[in-house]
Amino acid sequence: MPEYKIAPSILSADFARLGEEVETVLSAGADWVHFDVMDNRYVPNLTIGPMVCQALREHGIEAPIDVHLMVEPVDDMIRMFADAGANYITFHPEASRHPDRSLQLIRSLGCKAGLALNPASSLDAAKYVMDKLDMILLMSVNPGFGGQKFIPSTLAKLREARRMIDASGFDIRLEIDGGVNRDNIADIAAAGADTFVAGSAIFGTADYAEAIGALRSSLG
Ligand SMILES: O=C(CO)[C@H](O)[C@H](O)COP(=O)(O)O
Repeated sequence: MPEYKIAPSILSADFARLGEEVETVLSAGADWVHFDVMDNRYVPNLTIGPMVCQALREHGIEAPIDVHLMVEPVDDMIRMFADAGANYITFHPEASRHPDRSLQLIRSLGCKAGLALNPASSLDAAKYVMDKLDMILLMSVNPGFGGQKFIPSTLAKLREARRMIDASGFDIRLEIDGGVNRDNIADIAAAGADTFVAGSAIFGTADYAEAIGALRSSLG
């Protein structure tokens, strides 16, 4: 069985109490913190930046921080998030003029490198950089907002991505982001995902431990 990771998206957390929210969700059994960065340019929304990532570290958060950059351009933000304590840094290839170079930059700063692909984007963007990837993130909603519905065609894309990863022989995580919940996570895992971002399915409930437990038990 793959080593599954559950990464709650703090996009759906209460930003007025962010440190406490992150502590609570980690004590409730989360593996990673998924950190959504939006710039009102690449996506039509604006969220949080490297200072907030650093503040979480200074607050004592030690869990892996999985930064999803929905910004363009990406290289300055990559440097700032590496300094701020990110572990994974993932960006959208069309937001970088030189995605191969941006992936190398992430690793050169000691972080794990990820490529994020929108629902309508082809897996081809990952094909020639598999050796520089630690993660492929498939968006199963259009980026910009939490609480959207999972796009079903992502299941076929996950299966294709899983075949690509296995054929490559590289150690690459396959992350799914958008509309993941206790009812669809088993199908998503069967299609090949091993890393699950969930925002509203966790932070939208009163009991994070129950919500994470339900996701994990659906994984079998
Ligand atoms: O990247 C995102 C949106 O761009 C969020 O991570 C994603 O939508 C998770 O939220 P939810 O689980 O509520 O769909």
